[in-house]
Amino acid sequence: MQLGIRSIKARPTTAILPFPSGILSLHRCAASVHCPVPLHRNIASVVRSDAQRATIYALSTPHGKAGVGVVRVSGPDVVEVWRQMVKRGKKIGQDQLPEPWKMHRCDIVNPGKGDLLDNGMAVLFRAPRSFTTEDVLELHIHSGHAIISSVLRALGELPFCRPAEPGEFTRRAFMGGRLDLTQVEGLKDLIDADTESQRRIALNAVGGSMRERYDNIRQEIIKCLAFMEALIDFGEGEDIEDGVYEQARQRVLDLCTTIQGHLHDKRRGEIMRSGIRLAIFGPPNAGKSSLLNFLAQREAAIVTPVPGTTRDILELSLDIGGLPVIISDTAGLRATTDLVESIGIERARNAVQGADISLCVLSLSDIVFSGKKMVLPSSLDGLVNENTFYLFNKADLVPPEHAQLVQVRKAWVTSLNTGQGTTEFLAQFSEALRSNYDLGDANNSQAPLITHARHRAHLETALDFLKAFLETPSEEVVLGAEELRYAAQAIGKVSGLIDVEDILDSVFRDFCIGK
Ligand SMILES: Nc1nc2c(ncn2[C@@H]2O[C@H](COP(=O)(O)OP(=O)(O)OP(=O)(O)O)[C@@H](O)[C@H]2O)c(=O)[nH]1
Ligand SMILES: [K+]
Ligand SMILES: [Mg+2]
Repeated sequence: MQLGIRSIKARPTTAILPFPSGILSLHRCAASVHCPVPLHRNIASVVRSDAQRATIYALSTPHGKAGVGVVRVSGPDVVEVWRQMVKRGKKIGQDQLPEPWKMHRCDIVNPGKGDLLDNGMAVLFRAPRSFTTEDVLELHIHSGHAIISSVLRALGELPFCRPAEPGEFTRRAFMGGRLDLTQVEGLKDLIDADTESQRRIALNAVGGSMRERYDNIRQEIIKCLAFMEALIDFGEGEDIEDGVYEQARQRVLDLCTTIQGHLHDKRRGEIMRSGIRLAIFGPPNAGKSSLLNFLAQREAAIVTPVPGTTRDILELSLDIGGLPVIISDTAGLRATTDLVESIGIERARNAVQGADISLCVLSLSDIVFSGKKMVLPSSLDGLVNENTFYLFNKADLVPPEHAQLVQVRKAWVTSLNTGQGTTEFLAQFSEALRSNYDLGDANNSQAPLITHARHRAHLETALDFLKAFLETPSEEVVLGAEELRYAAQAIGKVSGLIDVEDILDSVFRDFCIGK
C-alpha cells in the first residue's frame, strides 16, 4: 500500500513530461513533450510489480439482514481464496478455474476444514479487467450477521489475507490506473448523492468526462510548451517557421479565458455537492417558520402568533425539485432590547449574508406603501439586494387588489394558511434555483468542472503560472517554458497524475470499508 503511493511520489516530473525538472533538461526534442502514454499506465506497472501487496477482503454491502450481501476480495492470492473456499459440485477448488466474469452457483466453505458456511454465488474477475485492476473475487452470500461473520472470519484465517482499510478497493483502482482522482471523488459523491442533480454531476465525474476535460486543458498547455521547446532548441527564423511564439501566446491567452470562465461559475459544482444554502428571513410573524414547515411537510419549527417565536437558527436539508437545499429558518428581524432575541437576530443576519440564496418573507397585511412604492422595514437594510427572492405571505388577510400592488422581481404571493399560491411558488422557486445554478439539462460540456475546493485551488494555481508566462519577456524562452510546465503540473494534480500523496489521504479518508 504505502509502497504503491511512494511509487507515484518517485516519478513526479516524468508524470507530467518525459524529462526531469531543471532548465537544462528542457533542451530536448520538442516532440517528446507530447506525452502519449497516460501516466496511469505507468503507475499500474509499478504497482503490479509490488510483490508485497496483500490480498484484502471486506463486506461491500451494508451490515444487516437482507437477501444478499457481497464480500469482495482483491489481490494476488484471490485464485487461492477461490480454491480453498469456493466449492462447485463435489470438490473444493477444482483444478480447472471457473470461467471468469461469470456468476457460478457454489457453496462457500471453511478453508482447511471444508465445513459449509453458506451457499450462494461467486464470480471471479481476472486482472486487469476488474474494479481494482487486480484479481477480484465476489462472494454473493445471504446477508445475516452470523453468515457474514463466519465468512469474514474464514477469510481472516488465510495467512495471505487481511481486512481492507476504508476506501482501499478504490485506492487500488486508482493506483492501478482504473480511476483518476476526479473519478474517485465522483464515486464517493455518487454513493453519497441524495438528490437527482447530485447523482447526475457525480455520474459525470465517475464516467471520466471530467477527467477528459482536465486532460484537454493540460494537453493544450503541453502543446504550448512544445512550441517553446522548439524555440529553445532551434530559435525562431532558423529551422522553424515564424510566429511560433505568437501562436503559443495566443493559445495561452485562450486558455486563461477558459479557466477564468470555470473559476467564475458561481461555485455551482461545489454548491451542488454540499447543498444550496438557503436563508429564510424577514420581520417577525411574517410566516417564516410556517414556510419552513410547508417545505419540510412537517412541524419542524414552532409556529405561534407571538412575534419573536424563533430565536435560534433551525437548519434542515431538503430535496427541492431534485436540488439539495440546506434551509435555515431564522429569528424575525426587528429592533429589540431582549438579549436572547438580539443574539438570534445577529445570527439571522450572519446566516443571510453567508447564504447562497436568500428568501425574504413578508406579511402582506404589514406592507407599507408610499404612493405605489413598497417600503421595506429598516431592519432589512443591508440584507436585501437584487438577488433576493420574496414571498409575500398572508394573502388571505388582504383584498386581492392589494397583492397586485407588489411589483418586485422574483416574488410570489401566498397564503401559507389557506395554501393559496403555494403550488406555483414551489414550482417556480425550484425552477429559479435550477436556472440560477444552470442545471437546465446538464450535458457533459455544461456540467460544472469544479466540484471540489481542491479543483478550484489547482485551477487558480495553473492560471497564475499561465499569467506569469504571458508576463515573461518573449526573449526569455526558457523561463517562459518553466511557467508553462508548472501550469501543466497544477492541472495534473486535479487528476492525481503527480505529487498527490497528501491529496490522496484527504480524498480517501471519507470512504467506508468495502468501497
Ligand atoms: N392569516 C394567516 N396567518 C398566517 C399565514 N402564515 C402564517 N400565519 C400565522 O402567522 C403567525 C406567525 O407565523 P410564524 O410562522 O411563526 O412566523 P415567523 O415569521 O416564523 O415568526 P417569528 O419566528 O416570530 O419571527 C402564526 O400564527 C401563523 O399561523 C397566512 O398565510 N395567513
Ligand atoms: K411567530
Ligand atoms: Mg419563526
